[in-house]
Amino acid sequence: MHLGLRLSSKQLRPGCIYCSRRFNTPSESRSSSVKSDHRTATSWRRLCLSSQHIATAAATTPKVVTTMEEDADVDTKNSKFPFPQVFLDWLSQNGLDQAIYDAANDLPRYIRLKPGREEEILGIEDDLGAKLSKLSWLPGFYSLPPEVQIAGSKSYQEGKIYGMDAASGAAVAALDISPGDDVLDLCAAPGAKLCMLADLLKDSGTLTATDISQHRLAASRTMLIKYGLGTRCRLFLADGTTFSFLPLRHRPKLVEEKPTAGIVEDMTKRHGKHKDAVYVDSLVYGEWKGTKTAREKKAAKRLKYMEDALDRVGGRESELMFYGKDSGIVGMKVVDVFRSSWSREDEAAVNGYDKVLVDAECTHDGSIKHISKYEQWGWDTFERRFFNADRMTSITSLQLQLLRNGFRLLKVGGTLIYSTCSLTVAQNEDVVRNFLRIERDAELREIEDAKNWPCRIAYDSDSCNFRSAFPEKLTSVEVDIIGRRIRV
Ligand SMILES: C[S@@+](CC[C@H](N)C(=O)[O-])C[C@H]1O[C@@H](n2cnc3c(N)ncnc32)[C@H](O)[C@@H]1O
Repeated sequence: MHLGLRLSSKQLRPGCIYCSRRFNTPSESRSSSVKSDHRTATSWRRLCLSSQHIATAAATTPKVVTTMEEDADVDTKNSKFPFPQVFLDWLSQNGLDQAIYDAANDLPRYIRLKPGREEEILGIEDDLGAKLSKLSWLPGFYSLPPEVQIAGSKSYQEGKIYGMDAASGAAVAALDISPGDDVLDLCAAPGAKLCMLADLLKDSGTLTATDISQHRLAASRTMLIKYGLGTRCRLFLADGTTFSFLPLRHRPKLVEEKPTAGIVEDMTKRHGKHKDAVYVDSLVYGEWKGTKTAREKKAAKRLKYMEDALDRVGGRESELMFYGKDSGIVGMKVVDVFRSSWSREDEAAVNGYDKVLVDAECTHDGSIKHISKYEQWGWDTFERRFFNADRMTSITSLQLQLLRNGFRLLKVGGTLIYSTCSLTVAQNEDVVRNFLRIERDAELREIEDAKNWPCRIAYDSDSCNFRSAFPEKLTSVEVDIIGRRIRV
């Protein structure tokens, strides 16, 4: 049955996470009949949000317009995987069907072709031993049969293809990158989306990325180098909830060439007199080099000391792990680079990023193939990693903080996409709802490109979900939820 709905935001009641159905009471939303309706939804849901100044937000609050097919009831089935009970309980509490993971081995693989390699498709097919099927709705992406191994192939090793899921690609496509954009990727590692962003920007704009995990961010750096990207990129080992560096080219003009006595004094006061403190006003970034001579290592150590010290003065922990030759860093004094983080809050509205991607840390329950791999790695390991009690209790608040900080760094007129690879309402719709309640100048916006995506979309005033119409084609290693917001 097709369902056409048009609701104003005032009429909204809690809604089903998979379809446009609205519930009369919270208990109805938890009822087993509702859950079983959607048991096989290996779906892909995306949140779309945008922001506007509050004055225009009132006039443009989106109405719900959905056209959806209702799902047939599906019998409940146990998964073929011997999941830990704690995971089964958690799935059930979140209205998710354990059987969705059974499809893991049947799901297609996806690759993204390095732009400019289109002529080499036949050779790549030969190398992979499989035919590539072009995705009509996502430029540069191809699907492959599930059994094809990508990582060991020559095409992958030579940087002609990326192993990247279509859902991840859609999250980036939704950002609608334009040449010259200043882009921030707030949870960037290991860097699949980062590379796509760099490919889309080509030789224009700037790309800034952060992640809190050093080894994962190092993997992103390796990827950028492998694929010959990153000349305009800066990678910061940083906490995305507090990161505050604006794009470099919009850095406010420095009034002083040298650090103020106050900064040096503050450093020595906090960290004791350090023999390298004198370098604070003389250290300048040269070209970034992966390997260093002993002399360069010594200089790098001093540089690291300075960065740490300067950053602590600014009250934030972050480290510059990589910068490209056209990122604006080369030739800058350390102190000046780090001073750019001490801008006034309202500067971001004018000099912030055009596009922000918040691909937030999550429970990864939507990474169907990934979860199935614990069959080899061990379900004990899965339980330990997945159900770390601290992580489970703090994840949604971390997501909200990441989203809020991403928004803080977005300029007026910019766009933000929020995505996760979780299927739960708590980590997606609820995070966005909470965010919209706090950020009064934020508003959901439709993702134009998504009209052509093979999924069904429900927009309402405080969230939107995307559901794959063709799960067998789309169900993916990663299930993303996207938020877009625009300040105008
Ligand atoms: C879903 S993964 C990102 C995947 C990545 N966007 C890609 O396409 O390859 C989430 C990332 O968030 C990072 N993370 C977790 N907490 C963070 C924080 N407070 N600040 C920044 N990054 C964080 C994790 O280290 C992890 O790499």
